[in-house]
Amino acid sequence: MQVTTTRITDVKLIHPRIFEDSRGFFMESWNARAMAEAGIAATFVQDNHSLSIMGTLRGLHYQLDKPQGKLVRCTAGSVFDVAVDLRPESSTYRQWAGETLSSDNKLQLWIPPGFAHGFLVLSDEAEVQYKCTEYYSPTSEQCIHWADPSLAIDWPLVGEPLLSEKDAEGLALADAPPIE
Ligand SMILES: Cc1cn([C@H]2C[C@H](O)[C@@H](COP(=O)(O)OP(=O)(O)O[C@H]3O[C@H](C)C(=O)[C@H](O)[C@H]3O)O2)c(=O)[nH]c1=O
Repeated sequence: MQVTTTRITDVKLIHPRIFEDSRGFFMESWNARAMAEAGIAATFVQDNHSLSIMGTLRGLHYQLDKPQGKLVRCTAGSVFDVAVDLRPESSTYRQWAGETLSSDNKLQLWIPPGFAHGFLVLSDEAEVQYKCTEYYSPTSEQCIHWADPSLAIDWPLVGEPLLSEKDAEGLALADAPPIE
């Protein structure tokens, strides 16, 4: 397993070791010891799994009172996965990092607590599975608008995305409470 940084130092791209043979492939999708050795010490309490059709954009979501760290991977299709730094002390506060995750590249994105998260589906369908360090806390959930001009995320988007009602009414970045 190799770990590289993204444009935001604490957001890591994980390159798992893939064992391919005539049957197909095998990979360890989570190994606490290997990740700790790579500097990612996380305890997960919840696994999430969503399926979305092409053009769906989920996000940019975060939880205020129980900030979640997330280990994200795409197990079918491909997505452009984005993390937004909401830690006021960070040198990359209110900046974003994005990576393409797919069932082909098998890359994983480690997004520590303190970030908003979202993704855009690039394939006909995409399944995204991610481990979370905190439980779902709907009462403290926040949503930042995906097209906020001060964020200016470079979504590889053609036309308009498919959004939930909640996501269509996301906050301006300037109004989004930071994660202290
Ligand atoms: C997130 C979540 C949702 N739900 C229920 C609540 C709703 O009835 C239904 C759909 O929820 P929502 O529309 O918020 O799902 P997403 O738009 O995929 O939200 C996620 O999108 C971005 C990408 C994230 O990183 C977050 O994990 C999460 O906010 O699942 C639960 O029961 N548990 C949960 O942890």
